[in-house]
Amino acid sequence: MLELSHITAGYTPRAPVVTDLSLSVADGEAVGLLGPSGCGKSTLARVAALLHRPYAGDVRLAGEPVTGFRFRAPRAQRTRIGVVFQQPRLAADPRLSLRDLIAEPARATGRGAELAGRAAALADAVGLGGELLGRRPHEVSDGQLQRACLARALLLRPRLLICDEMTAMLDASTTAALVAVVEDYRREHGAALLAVGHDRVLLGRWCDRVLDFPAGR
Ligand SMILES: Nc1ncnc2c1ncn2[C@@H]1O[C@H](COP(=O)(O)OP(=O)(O)OP(=O)(O)O)[C@@H](O)[C@H]1O
Repeated sequence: MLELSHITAGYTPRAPVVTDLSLSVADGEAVGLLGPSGCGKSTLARVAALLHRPYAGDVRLAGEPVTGFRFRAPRAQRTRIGVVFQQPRLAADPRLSLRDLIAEPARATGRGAELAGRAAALADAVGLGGELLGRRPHEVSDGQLQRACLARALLLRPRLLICDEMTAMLDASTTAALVAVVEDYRREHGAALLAVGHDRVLLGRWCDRVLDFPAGR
């Protein structure tokens, strides 16, 4: 589903934070990527999500080479990937209600009406309902906002879900609830998962295999 080959990436070409790293996730497989803070996990996750252009290396999705990143990423490839970040407040438009936030990818692709029922079902699946859905990000907790971000990531039924420290800011019960939603989604749709984090126990429970981010590479 995802093949990263010899990726070198970062924020200045003279000192990349990821060097010559290769990793693959098979269709339907769950892979954990473990490493200490600052080692480059998020940078690699952003490359895999087509949000950050690497300096070198190739990315393939379902066997197809990725030809562009960020706004140049082909829509057909971008919509195959759902992403949830560590900090929901940086990933959520503060002007949108949670209801509109969840439906955002559908409206962006002109499928708002068609997917309204699916958006409502996902809101329910992540435990959001009633009056909460009318609130905006600053009126809800981090956990409630992250629930909405997960529902949004699943709306277009991605074949690959990338969770970058999705539960790092959350308490144990919200963590368990969101992990269960991802597991149910994967069971139902056979989607692959790349989960980035620093909690070996959680990743071990969640993933088919866990890779240690190679130090210095
Ligand atoms: N936008 C940026 N501009 C410059 N440097 C950055 C930027 N984002 C991250 N970095 C640096 O790149 C390195 C890797 O950061 P990254 O966020 O990928 O690490 P991480 O392993 O995900 O860390 P954490 O677990 O703390 O989220 C760090 O040294 C960080 O300071």
